[in-house]
Amino acid sequence: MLAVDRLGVRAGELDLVTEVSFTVSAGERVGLIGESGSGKSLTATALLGLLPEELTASGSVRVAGVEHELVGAPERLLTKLRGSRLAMVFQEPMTALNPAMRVIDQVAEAREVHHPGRDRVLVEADALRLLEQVRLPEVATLARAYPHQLSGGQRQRVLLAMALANDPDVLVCDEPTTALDVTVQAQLLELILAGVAERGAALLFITHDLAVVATVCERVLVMYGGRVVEAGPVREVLTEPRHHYTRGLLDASDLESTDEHGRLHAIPGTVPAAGEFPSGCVFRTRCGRADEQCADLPPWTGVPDHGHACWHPVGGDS
Ligand SMILES: Nc1ncnc2c1ncn2[C@@H]1O[C@H](COP(=O)(O)OP(=O)(O)OP(=O)(O)O)[C@@H](O)[C@H]1O
Repeated sequence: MLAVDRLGVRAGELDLVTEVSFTVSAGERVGLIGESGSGKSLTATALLGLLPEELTASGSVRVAGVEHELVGAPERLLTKLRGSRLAMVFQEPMTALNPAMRVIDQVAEAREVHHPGRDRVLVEADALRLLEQVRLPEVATLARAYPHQLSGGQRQRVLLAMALANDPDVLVCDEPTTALDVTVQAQLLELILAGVAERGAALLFITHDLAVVATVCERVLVMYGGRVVEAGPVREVLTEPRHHYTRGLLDASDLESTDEHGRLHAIPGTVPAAGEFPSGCVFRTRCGRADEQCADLPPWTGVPDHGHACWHPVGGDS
């Protein structure tokens, strides 16, 4: 679905991203991790042709079904593909949303750009349906609100609705949950997973949070100094890291930790193999829910000994 080959980003003579190559198939979820400044965001923005003017991209970015090479493509073509074939959710929704426009109008506009001539009443109905899909609470009221009247998590739901408005083939998320608290973060991750699963879209998920990667992704790429230094299935990379930088990332992470109830969550090596997952569930590395809330959850099969809070349903049929 997405094929990136020897992607480079330069500022004059300075290489910021060097020879980054990877593919993401339809329906696949790939994580991109690395320390601050390692080149994750530049890689993402280069994919969508959104680099600032002073930077230049080289190499190749192809999307299945699109005849043209995206690196160096004319802005006219990129504008057509952005939103329809490739879409992005950014970390800071306030900079991505228009503060002076009602939420529903922004979602409607995202839809209308790729459906010119569609009746405005239908476009608004589409926008409302999309906001319902991302479970914006009190949707009839909040759809008519301005971004500043929404919470951070609600704004991210709106951005997700806009990104999914035209059923993109590739969704790129750049730290979409970093600014959110753990419970809100978990809800948004579930919505992102459901959104890409319904559309069979490829997901590239950028984060510095290994727990999020373990929750969301099947494969992971590790960036360091503008290069991909390690890549492989999440289970393999998080349990048997080969690169010293990845080992350092793991040591510095909270993957081996106890939660506020003293229960052990998320020990690398105890992540079950794909076939051992309860149907419709993914491995949650941090629970973030209080005991009482966990007690309300159905008793999932495969619950580990130390508690029932490690398994939570994400989409699926559980
Ligand atoms: N417009 C620019 N001109 C020059 N250098 C830049 C520009 N934009 C980014 N850089 C540099 O490129 C490197 C990679 O930046 P990038 O934003 O991709 O990192 P990142 O891995 O996404 O970091 P973070 O996790 O903090 O967002 C950094 O050293 C950054 O300072």
